[in-house]
Amino acid sequence: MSHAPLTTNPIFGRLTFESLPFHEPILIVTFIGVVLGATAVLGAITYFKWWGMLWRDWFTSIDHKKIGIMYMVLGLIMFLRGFADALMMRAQQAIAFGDNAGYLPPEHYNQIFTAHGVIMIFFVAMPMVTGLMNYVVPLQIGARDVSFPFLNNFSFWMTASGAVLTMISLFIGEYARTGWLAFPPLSDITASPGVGVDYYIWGLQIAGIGTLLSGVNLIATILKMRAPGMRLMKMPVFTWTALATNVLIVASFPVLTAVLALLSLDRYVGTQFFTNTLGGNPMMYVNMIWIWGHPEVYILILPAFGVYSEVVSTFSGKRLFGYTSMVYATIVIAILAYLVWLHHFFTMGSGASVNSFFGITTMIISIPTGAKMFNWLFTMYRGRIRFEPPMMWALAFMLTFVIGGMSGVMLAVPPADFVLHNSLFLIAHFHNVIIGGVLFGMFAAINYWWPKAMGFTLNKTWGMRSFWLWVSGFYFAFMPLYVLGLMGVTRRMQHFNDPSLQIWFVIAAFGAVLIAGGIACMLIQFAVSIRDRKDNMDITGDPWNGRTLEWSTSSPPPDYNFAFTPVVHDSEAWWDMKRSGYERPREGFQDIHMPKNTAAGIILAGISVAFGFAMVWHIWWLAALGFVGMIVVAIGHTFNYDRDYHIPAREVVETEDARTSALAAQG
Ligand code: HEA
Ligand code: HEM
Ligand SMILES: [Cu+2]
Repeated sequence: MSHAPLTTNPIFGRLTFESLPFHEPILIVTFIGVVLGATAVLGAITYFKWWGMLWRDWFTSIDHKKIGIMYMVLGLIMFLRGFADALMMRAQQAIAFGDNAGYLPPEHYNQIFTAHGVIMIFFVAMPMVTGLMNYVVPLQIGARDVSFPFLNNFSFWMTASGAVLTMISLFIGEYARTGWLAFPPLSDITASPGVGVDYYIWGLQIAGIGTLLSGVNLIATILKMRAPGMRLMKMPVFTWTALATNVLIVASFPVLTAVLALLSLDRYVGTQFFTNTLGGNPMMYVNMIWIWGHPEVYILILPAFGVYSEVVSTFSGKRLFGYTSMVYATIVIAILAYLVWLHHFFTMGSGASVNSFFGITTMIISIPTGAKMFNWLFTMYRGRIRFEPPMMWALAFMLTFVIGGMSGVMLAVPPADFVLHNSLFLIAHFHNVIIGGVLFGMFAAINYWWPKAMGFTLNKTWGMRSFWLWVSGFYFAFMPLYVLGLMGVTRRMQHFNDPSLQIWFVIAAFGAVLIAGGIACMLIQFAVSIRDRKDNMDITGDPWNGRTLEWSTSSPPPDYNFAFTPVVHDSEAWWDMKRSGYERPREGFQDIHMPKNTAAGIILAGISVAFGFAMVWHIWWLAALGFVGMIVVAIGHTFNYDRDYHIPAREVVETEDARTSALAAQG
């Protein structure tokens, strides 16, 4: 891990024995841990003979439900990695005062915060949000799958490939030390000659293809596959937020792709897009990355808002207050997401009028967001509230997010931002909205839709333990950062001189330990619920007395989701059906036309990992081979005409009859 330019050879490019971290004890221990863990998992899969099942039923599956679950699993696994990074940072900052240099040298520490930020945003929050939309949207709109099922599988594997490439950087070479947005000139080839920034670029480019294609897919699905009668203004609110988010994805990810492509040209072929010396301009990078980066944070929060809307109305036993205003607030937030990006660099000298424009547009976002808050409150007002785990997460969100949103509004005031920019106040702001908004939303969603996906409910006791540890841990971990930020402490520090600050960092570290406890309880919650699944089966398919269509089918839903396409009359279609005495059809079933699994997606993604790795290390022959390989496989796949099959009516009858008798046995 030296700063000298790497030498290259024709076969291995820049890759040498030196690239392996033999001199880094922390990495060696981690490596041994990962190898042992992986051996245990792979051994267990082999022992139980699960490989065939995993390959046939999961990896090659084009079923949106399975793909959605795989995204969630990817997000949860990567969360453990991202959180391990967070613990390391919290430990370092709690001890590195005065003479104590801590245990992480600066070049290592810088990689950790960069990897933490990138992993949490791209490989935790994005997969979870995408996975959730994948799982829920087709069921909510009464569809059998997404518009392009194969593309969906391909998108997932591309996202996973990006994560794999990023994980490889932990053990072969290094990761970027630039911060999660890799601004030049720090990320250009002179300041960062190593492979770290290249891992960053190719990990994000590969994952970005997946995200973009999945955005196209979900937009097409929502626009074209809705059940008859479901006009746009009768769509469930979660589906609305999913639509807005995917429009944001399709409109912003190409900008990320472009800016990273330009950075690659600067690094690989010596163009000067982002250098001052040779006619380029680093501010172009800063503008472009935030034109993607700001909408990105609303890409994450909007579906979480959708989750809260579903959860609050279900657990209050009431129709969502202000459906129409909820929809318009979503649309307005999505539009405003494009008019505020400059608030991330008020301090870069655009002048007072430009700063005022962007400051004011930013503050205006509080209005639709506040409208949503009040709608949720009015939904709860005089409701019969059930304090189940999903609702608890929603309540914690409402309290926490208001604080994070308010600190955002403070940052939106340019003169205040001149003081607070790049301070720990900013770090506190965004963890406050991301954890209190996005993560709590995902946890509400997992507790809410788990019974639908798995066929049994989650254990409540462990869920509540996890909840209380997480929420209190969050406040301990991040409230001190507001204080430190107001005292002027900046972000990305590896060491401090002023001993009076230490106590706040110790409190923050304590908070992270509480969060670790919350995570542990959540994992135990999953394990205990799986162990006791026979006792908490969800036979009805509607364990919460739900309101939208996904609760009308069985848990888990059959491959075809709905034996008959439902007909919709209300934005709460299932509630409406229950109220008007709906009877499940028992006969008249027909063959159902379904898409067929294919391995093309995982093969393409596997090759893309090799391609990305080769580009990082300048192994040109492998890069060329990988590139040609991807094109050959993609074209080859177009000759695969064996893409669909029919579930015979007889099988549908069997499945539906089984459900009828299960329901009868229960009721
Ligand atoms: C999910 C993620 C998320 C969300 C939802 C938000 C939401 C908001 N953000 Fe935040 N933000 C980030 C993630 C997010 N942000 C990240 C990751 C960064 C930094 C990245 C980096 O530099 O590394 C950042 C940085 C950031 C900055 C740049 C600061 C700087 O670099 O110096 C600013 C400045 O304006 C800002 C403002 C806001 C505002 C005004 C909102 C608003 O949307 C909040 C609106 C909500 C409310 C206000 C609360 C509810 C409303 C009411 C109860 C109604 C009444 C309220 C009023 C009338 C005020 N954010
Ligand atoms: C779960 C508990 C978490 C803890 C304890 C934690 C802790 C931290 C710490 C200590 C930093 C470095 C702050 C500094 O610059 O001094 C950081 C940065 C960051 N975190 Fe987290 N974090 C957590 C969760 C998350 C989540 C869920 C996300 C996003 C989904 C996230 C996104 C980021 C980003 C983008 C950065 C900035 C990285 C950079 O400076 O380049 N974090 N976090
Ligand atoms: Cu922003």
